[in-house]
Amino acid sequence: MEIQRRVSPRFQNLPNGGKSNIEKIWNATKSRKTLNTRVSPRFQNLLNVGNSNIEKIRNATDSGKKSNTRASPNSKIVKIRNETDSTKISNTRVSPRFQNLPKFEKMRDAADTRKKSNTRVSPRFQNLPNGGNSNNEKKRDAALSTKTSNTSASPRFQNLPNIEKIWNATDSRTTSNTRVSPRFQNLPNGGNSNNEKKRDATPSTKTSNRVSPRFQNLPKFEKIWDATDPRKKSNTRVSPRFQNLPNGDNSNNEKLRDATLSIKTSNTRVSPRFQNVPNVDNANIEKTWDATDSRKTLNTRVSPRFQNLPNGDNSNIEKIQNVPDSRKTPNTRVSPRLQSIPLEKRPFYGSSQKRKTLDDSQDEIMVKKHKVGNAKLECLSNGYVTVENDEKDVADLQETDSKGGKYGDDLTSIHGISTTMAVKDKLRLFNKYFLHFSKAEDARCYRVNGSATDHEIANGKIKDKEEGCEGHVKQAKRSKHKGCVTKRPDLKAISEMLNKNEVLCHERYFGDLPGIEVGHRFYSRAEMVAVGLHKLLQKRIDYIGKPYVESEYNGYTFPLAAAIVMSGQYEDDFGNREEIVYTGEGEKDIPGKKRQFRDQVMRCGNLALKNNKKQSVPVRVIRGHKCDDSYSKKVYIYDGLYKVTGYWDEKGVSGFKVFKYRLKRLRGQDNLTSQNQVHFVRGKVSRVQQELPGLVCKDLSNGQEDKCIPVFNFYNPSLAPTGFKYINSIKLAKNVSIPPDAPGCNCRGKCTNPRSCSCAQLNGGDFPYVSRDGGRLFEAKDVVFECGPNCGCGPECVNRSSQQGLKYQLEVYRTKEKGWAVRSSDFIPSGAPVCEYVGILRKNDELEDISENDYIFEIDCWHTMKGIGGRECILSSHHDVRLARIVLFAADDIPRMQELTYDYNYAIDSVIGPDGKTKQLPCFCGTSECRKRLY
Ligand SMILES: C[S@@+](CC[C@H](N)C(=O)[O-])C[C@H]1O[C@@H](n2cnc3c(N)ncnc32)[C@H](O)[C@@H]1O
Repeated sequence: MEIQRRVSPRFQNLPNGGKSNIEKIWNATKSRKTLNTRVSPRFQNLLNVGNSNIEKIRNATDSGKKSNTRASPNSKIVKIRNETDSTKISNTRVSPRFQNLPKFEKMRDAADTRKKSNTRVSPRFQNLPNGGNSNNEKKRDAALSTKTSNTSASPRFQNLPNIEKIWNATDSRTTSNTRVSPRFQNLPNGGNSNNEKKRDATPSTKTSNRVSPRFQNLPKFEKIWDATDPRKKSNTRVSPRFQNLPNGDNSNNEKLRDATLSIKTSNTRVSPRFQNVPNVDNANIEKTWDATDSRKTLNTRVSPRFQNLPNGDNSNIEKIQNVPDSRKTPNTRVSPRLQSIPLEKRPFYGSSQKRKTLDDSQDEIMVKKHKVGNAKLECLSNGYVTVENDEKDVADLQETDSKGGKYGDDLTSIHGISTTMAVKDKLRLFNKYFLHFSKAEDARCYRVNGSATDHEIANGKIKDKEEGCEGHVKQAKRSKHKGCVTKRPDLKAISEMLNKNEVLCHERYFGDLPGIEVGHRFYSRAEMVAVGLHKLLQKRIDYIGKPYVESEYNGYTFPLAAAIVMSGQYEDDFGNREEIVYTGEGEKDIPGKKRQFRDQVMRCGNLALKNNKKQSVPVRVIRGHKCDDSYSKKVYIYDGLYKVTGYWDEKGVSGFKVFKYRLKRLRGQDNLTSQNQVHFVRGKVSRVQQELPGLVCKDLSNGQEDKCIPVFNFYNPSLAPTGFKYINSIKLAKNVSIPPDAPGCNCRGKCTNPRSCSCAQLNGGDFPYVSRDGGRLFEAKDVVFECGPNCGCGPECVNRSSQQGLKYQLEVYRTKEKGWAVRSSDFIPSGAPVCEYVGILRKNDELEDISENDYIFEIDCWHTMKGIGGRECILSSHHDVRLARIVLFAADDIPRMQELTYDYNYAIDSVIGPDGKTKQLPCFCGTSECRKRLY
C-alpha cells in the first residue's frame, strides 16, 4: 500500500530509511485506522436500531458498538490497541511453533516475537562500535529494556486502567527502547554511557547463555522469545519453584523461562467461550490466543453469553466475582473521552443482560426464574375466568393488566432483564445447541458417507450412492420410521437443555407466560419446551398431574391442563379464530399418527381438560401449521388463552370413542393479525408487484441481485428513497488497495473434510458454518476465513456462505418514525448471512463532516475479535484483517416481515454536533430493552 512508504519521523534515521518491517507495519496500522467504509450501501444504511435480530450470533452480550463508528466513544482506545497490536500484522517472521496456525494467529504471535527477530538496532546502541553492536547484544538489550518497561507505563497509557497499561506496555515495548532502564538511571550520566550499557548487557548475556535443560531442544528464537517476552509482568515474579533456590540458581532467565512455561501451559486452558459447550472442538486458535496473548488478563471475564451454558462454568464466574470491581464491567477499558462520565452512564457495549449479570447479585437470576412458577398460584387464586360470563373475562384480564402483568410486578422482569429478553436469550441458547448438534451431525455424516448430511438426505437432495452413501440413506430412512434413533438436532438441543436445567420454566403453570406474546412463533415443539410454553415434546395436552405444592392449590382438583397444541394431526380437530373443537388424546396406533385404534379413556390430559372446564382454569392454545421455512417443517404460534366451555364424547372418524372439547378464546387479548399469523401470504413480488399497495420501487438493486428488492412506502406512496445508489460490493477509494489473493485450499466441489481443507485449518480446524440451510454460522468468530478465488472448491462450498448473494427476499419499507427500514418476506434462521455491509472504503482523513453522517461504518476486526457483535469480519480473497469484509448475520430466528435491526449501542450523550453541543435523538425501536434515546 502506498501508505506503507511513509516513514514515521521517529524512525527516519533508522537503518534502511526506517523501512524495516516494523516501520511498515506501524504505518500500515495507521492506515488501517483510517480505513472506513463510507456507506451509502444497499441496506446497511437502512437498518434501524432495535431488536438486534441481526447481530452476531454471539448474542447481544457485546452487541452494537456501532457507536464506535462515529460517536466512537472508545475509538481512541481501539486505535491505541490497533497501533500497538497491529504491529504484529506484517511481521513475517513467525515462530515455528505457530507456523501452522492461521495467519491471524501468526500475526498476534509475531507481535510478541518481534523482538527476537528484531534486527533493528536500538537507538541507544547505534553509536556503539560494531563489536558492541552485535545482533546478540542488541537482542539482549531489547530484552532487557523490554523487561524494565513493564514496570512503568508509558505516559501514553497512564490514564488507562491497569489492564490497558499492561496490554499497551507489552506491545509498546519496542518504542520504549529509548527509555532508560530504571536500573541505570542512577548511574553516572544517567547510566546511559555506552560503557555502562555494554557492562550491563554483558552479565545478562552470560546468564542468557545458560539454558534450562527444559529448553535446550527449543529453537534459539524460541529461547530468546521466552526469555525476552515481557508479556510477562510475570518477569518480576519468581516461580515458587525457584524462590528458595540460591541466588545463583535463581537467575532472571530461569525465572523468565519459568514464567514463560506457565504461560505456555495455559495452552491447555480452554477459552471460556468453549468451556461450556458440549463436546465442542476447543479450537486451537482460541487456545493459542489465550496462551500467547498478553490480553490474557481479559480471559478472566466471562461473557454473559456463556454464563448460562451447561455447567454454569462456575469457575469462571467465580473469577469474575473475585476480580476487583473495576474489572468486572467493560469499564476496564474506557476511552479518556468517557472517563468523566459517571460509571452508570457510560456506554455499555453489550446487552443489558451482560451489565446485570456482572453485578454482585447475579445468583438471584435463577431464583427469580423459579419464581415465575408462582404464577400458577396467582392465576388460580385470581379465578379470572368464568365460563359463563364473557364480560368477566375482559374485566379480569384488564384487572390483571393494570397490576403490571398477570404475574405481579416482580415477574415482569427477571433480574432486571425483561421477560421478553429472557425468552429471547433462552431461544438463543437453544439455537446455539441446535447449531452445535447440527455441526456434529455434519461431521458424523461426513464420516459415514463422505459428504452428504442427513438434512440433505431428508430434503431429498441426496438420492443415490453417487452423492451419498446408499447404506447411510437407507439407515437414515429406517431409523426415521422406527423413531428409535433420532438425529434431529432440535431434539438433542432440548434434551441437553433439560438435562442441564436450562429451560426457562422448570415447573408448569397456568395462564400467559411473561415474555411470550400472542403471535409468538416457534419453529419446533422443542423451542416451546425451552421457554416453558408447552413442556411435552410428544403429547398434545400439557397438564399437571398433581400440584407441586399442595397448599398452593386449595380446593383445586388435578390433573389440570396448562397448554394444548393444535397441530392438525388429529382427524377430528376443528378450529377457527375464536372457537376450537379439540379432540382428546390417546389410543392412536402409532404415536404421531392420526389413526385411532381403540376408544379414548378419560384420564391424563383428557381428564385435565375436563377439570379445567369445571374449575374455570384457562388453557394456552398453540396452533401448529406446516411451514417449509422451519427445520421441523412446522411452525407453532401462540394464540392466547382459551376457556374450556364444554366437552362430550362421540364416535370419531375411525369409529372409536373420542373426547371432544369446545374451547373459546378469552376476550381482551391481542388478536392474531396478518403480521403474527403464520398464514401470512404475500405474493412474490416479481409476479404481482404492480398491484401491491405502497410499492414505490420495483427493484432497488436495479437488477444487480438475483432477487429484486422492492420498496414500499405506505405513508407516502409517491416517495421513494433518494440520494441512494445501490452497489453490491465494496468500492475502493483511489488511495486504498486490496492485497493480492491469498493461496487457497485444494478441495474439489465442496469443502467437506476439515482436516484436509487448509481454509478450515485457518478457522481453527473446522468450518465456521454448518451445512444446514445453505450455511449458517455455527458460532461467533473473531474472523471468519472463507474460501477464496484460489481455492479449488466451487461456489456451492459451505465455506463460501457469505459469498452466495442475497438468499432472502428482502424489501425496503418506510417506517413511521425511523425513516427507511429493511425486512424479509422470507424466514431467516439464526446464523444465516443476511447481507454484506458495503460502501466505499475510504481513509479517515478523507471523510468530511462525519458528525453529520449516520452511515459510516468503521472497519475494525477488533470489534468482532473482542466479542463485540453486530457483524462478522470475513476474509475470503485476501487475509488482511484490516480490510475484512463485514457481513451481517441473523442473531436469532427472524420471522417473516420483522424489521431487520441491530443495536447501534450509541453511548447516551456521546454524539457531539458540529456546534460542539451534545446531540440527542429519541429512539423508536419499541423493544422492551429500549434505552429511550438512540444517543
Ligand atoms: C444508518 S441510518 C438507518 C437508515 C435510516 N432509517 C434512513 O432512513 O436512512 C440511522 C438513522 O436511522 C434513524 N433510526 C434508526 N433507528 C432508529 C430508532 N430506533 N429510533 C429513531 N431513529 C432511528 C436515525 O435517524 C438514525 O440516525
